[in-house]
Amino acid sequence: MSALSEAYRDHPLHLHHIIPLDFDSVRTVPDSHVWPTSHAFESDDQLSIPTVDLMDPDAVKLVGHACETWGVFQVINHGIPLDIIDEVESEARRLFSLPTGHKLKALRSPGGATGYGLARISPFFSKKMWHEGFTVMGSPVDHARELWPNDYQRFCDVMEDYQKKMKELAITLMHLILKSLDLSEEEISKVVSPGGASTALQLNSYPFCPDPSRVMGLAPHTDTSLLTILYQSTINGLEIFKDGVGWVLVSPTNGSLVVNVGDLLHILSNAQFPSVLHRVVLKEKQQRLSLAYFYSPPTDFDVSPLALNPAQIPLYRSVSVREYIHIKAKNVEKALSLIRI
Ligand SMILES: C=C1C[C@]23C[C@H]1CC[C@H]2[C@@]12CCC[C@@](C)(C(=O)O1)[C@H]2[C@@H]3C(=O)O
Ligand SMILES: O=C(O)CCC(=O)C(=O)O
Ligand SMILES: [Fe+2]
Repeated sequence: MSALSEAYRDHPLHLHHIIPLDFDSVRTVPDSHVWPTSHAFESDDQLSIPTVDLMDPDAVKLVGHACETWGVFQVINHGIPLDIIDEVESEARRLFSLPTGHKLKALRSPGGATGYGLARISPFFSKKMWHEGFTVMGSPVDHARELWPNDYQRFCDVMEDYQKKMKELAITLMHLILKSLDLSEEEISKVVSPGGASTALQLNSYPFCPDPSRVMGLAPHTDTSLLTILYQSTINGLEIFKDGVGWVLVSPTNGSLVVNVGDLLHILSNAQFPSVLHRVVLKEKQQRLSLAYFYSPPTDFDVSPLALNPAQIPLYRSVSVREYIHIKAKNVEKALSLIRI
């Protein structure tokens, strides 16, 4: 078991917060899944988040500016081969197309962090989300065997290869981001060391929905990570919240990846790079898929504001990754304010 799954084990979820609806059999949206605030599901579809070309000689500046002003940007020329992304997507599709009863064989256990189930934030909302997920930390072999006893190797190879590639990209991005904060190579290497990181891959499915405007795909949240690298296939749905503007749609563009600032980078940058609030709404009846890769320091790493000049005061106390996960497991919305000095 990875150290990250252990950190989540101390906060078991109840079964009804793990088991998704039997989406195959629903013809109408049950009351448990109707969100009352559908009038608020409006978004600005004209504005767009910045795009950063990783080959641009000015990438450090561009990435820093995007983190500061938006907390989220798209990357192009990221070096991840598109056929690998396609393979992961197709394996994710193979998994989510299994009948519900079959997917439940790989159900996340109440104290577990990996496998099939609802999003971890589910218990914090009175309505259920129109979502099913599959969480991978390292090798998915145990759950893959439960799903396909004689045919699990391909799934495992594809997921492990993708995580390896995502880790390299996450490290590259972290170097650019921390350089933009004027941290020295020595300081950067303490936060980003190739040997030590906590990572997770989340396959998300927003199944076919007979009445998309009344449901919520993924409720508003910030990610716990330093940064998250997201691939959204071809269907709209991801929205980010921008102060002074409101919800802004992030349309998928061919081959690009979405990078967003998580809470741990918010702390490390002393709120110079705020973690971005985001949600998924269903814009179409059709099933939507996404792949989210979360990158964080090792669970025993102490995160505290870095790169402060003498005039700045730290806004957050030092907190280990493990402790922050525990704080967030109890207070999903207030976690950052609870560690504010
Ligand atoms: C490494 C992570 C990051 C997790 C928990 C764990 C595995 C699954 C991730 C998500 C994925 C869906 C949104 C979120 C909010 C959730 O409910 O589960 C994420 C959460 C976090 O960023 O806190
Ligand atoms: O499906 C998406 O576009 C976003 C998923 C997400 O926010 C997450 O997995 O944390
Ligand atoms: Fe997220």
